[in-house]
Amino acid sequence: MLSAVLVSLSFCYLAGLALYRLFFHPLHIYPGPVLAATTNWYEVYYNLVRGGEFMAELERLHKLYGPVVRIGPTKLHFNDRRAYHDIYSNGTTLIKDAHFYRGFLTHATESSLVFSNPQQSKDRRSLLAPSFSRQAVMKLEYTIQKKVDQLVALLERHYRSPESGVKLSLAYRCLTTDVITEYCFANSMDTLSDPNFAHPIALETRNLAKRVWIQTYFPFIFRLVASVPQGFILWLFPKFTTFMDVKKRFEEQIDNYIKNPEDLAATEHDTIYHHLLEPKDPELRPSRTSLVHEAFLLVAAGGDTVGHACTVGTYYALQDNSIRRRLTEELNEAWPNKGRPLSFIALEKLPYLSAFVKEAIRMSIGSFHPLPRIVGDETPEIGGLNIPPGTVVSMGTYFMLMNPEVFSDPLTFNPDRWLVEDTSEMMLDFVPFSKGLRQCLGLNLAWSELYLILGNIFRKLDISLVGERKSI
Ligand code: HEM
Repeated sequence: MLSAVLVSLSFCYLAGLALYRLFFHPLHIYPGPVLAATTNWYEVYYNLVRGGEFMAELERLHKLYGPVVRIGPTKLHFNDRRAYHDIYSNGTTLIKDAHFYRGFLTHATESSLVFSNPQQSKDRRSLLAPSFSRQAVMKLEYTIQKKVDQLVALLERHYRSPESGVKLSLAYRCLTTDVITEYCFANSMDTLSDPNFAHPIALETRNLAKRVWIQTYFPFIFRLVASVPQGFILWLFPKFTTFMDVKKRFEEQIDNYIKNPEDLAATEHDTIYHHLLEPKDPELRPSRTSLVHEAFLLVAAGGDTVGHACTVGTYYALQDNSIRRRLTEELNEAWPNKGRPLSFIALEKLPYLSAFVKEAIRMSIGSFHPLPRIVGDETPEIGGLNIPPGTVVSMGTYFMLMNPEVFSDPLTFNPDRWLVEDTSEMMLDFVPFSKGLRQCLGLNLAWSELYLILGNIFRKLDISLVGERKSI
């Protein structure tokens, strides 16, 4: 009897909630699917069950409903360049949606990318920024070059024939993981040394998409896992070994610097810990947990993104002979002696390589999922609309970088689009690194890596697509 009453009450509550959301909620005036207006499970379904297809669904919804679509009971998604600039230029009255970010990066909740409090973010950025300025990147350029040389040598030595083809997408991820760990911690993971570039970290980052939605929508599972004894977890899920090993590695290094700060003076070059552990204002010094989380975040943010952009650029250059020919001709002419390195500054001056790198970044869409922000009491208009406080708003970078009004024939990889006289309109909407106060902190490092990696690969190696699927 009691259970029947409870079931009826729950049903009445859910029906009432659905009716409220559909007809009385402040967002009821915005178009969108009925299901999305009544439940957040709409997005979960497309990402989790349909394997990350929410972005394709968003594209379909915008075609159907126009530039603003209600994609959840309290969520709006835009496909309007004005709205993008309004949302992401503003870092203080529109803050990051903590619920999404804390799930998306469960193992790095106390890191720069996840902080939603603007002051907390500003404080952390003030400590990290000196490590990622253009000047700092150029000072440590040799660390990137060293790793690129290692990859080029490995490819030359072991993968010269079609029979010994290699998955470059893995090789690039090993390279970028080694670069970021050397650059940030002066302690490279040396994943490049793994035979066939099959280091678990490279494999894991490529497979991350499968796991990331589970942790985003059900973060409690990972918190539960973290509270269970480690041995039991590893027995149950042996794949967690990589994560545990990396965590141990970060913890050991951080503990050592906390206990023996004088060891910082002995590192081969500046690391993030030189700035994080000795801030001018001691109040800003991160906790041990936050240091570990920041290390995880930097490796995740800096490894896969650059590795993916290199993969995309290489693939298109190998697919289209004219792109490849123009790239190599320019490189051969500007860089006659390939035995000596060519600096990032010199590579940056090459017009075709620059156009090619920009196009690789555009086509690789670094952050695929829309980055959600919460409207505050003082948020100005978004795309000309007054949006109620508390609404979660977003616009996927994809819609900016694939906007046919700005990038004609957007699905075609076309470096020539960047070689016209006036690129100012495209540059305004070229936002792979987002914009405003929460723009990518590592963009100088990313640019430098992309020029050095792609420049060296196409100057020094004669590679081609092999295998039936001609993939890399
Ligand atoms: C092609 C390469 C890259 C792309 C496309 C990219 C893209 C982005 C984007 C779109 C954001 C904003 C995320 C958000 O608003 O939630 C971001 C943030 C960030 N990125 Fe990158 N990124 C790249 C490389 C790197 C590298 C190499 C690093 C290395 C340090 C890095 C570190 C960060 C950090 C720390 C943030 C958080 C900034 C903040 O919230 O204050 N990224 N990145």
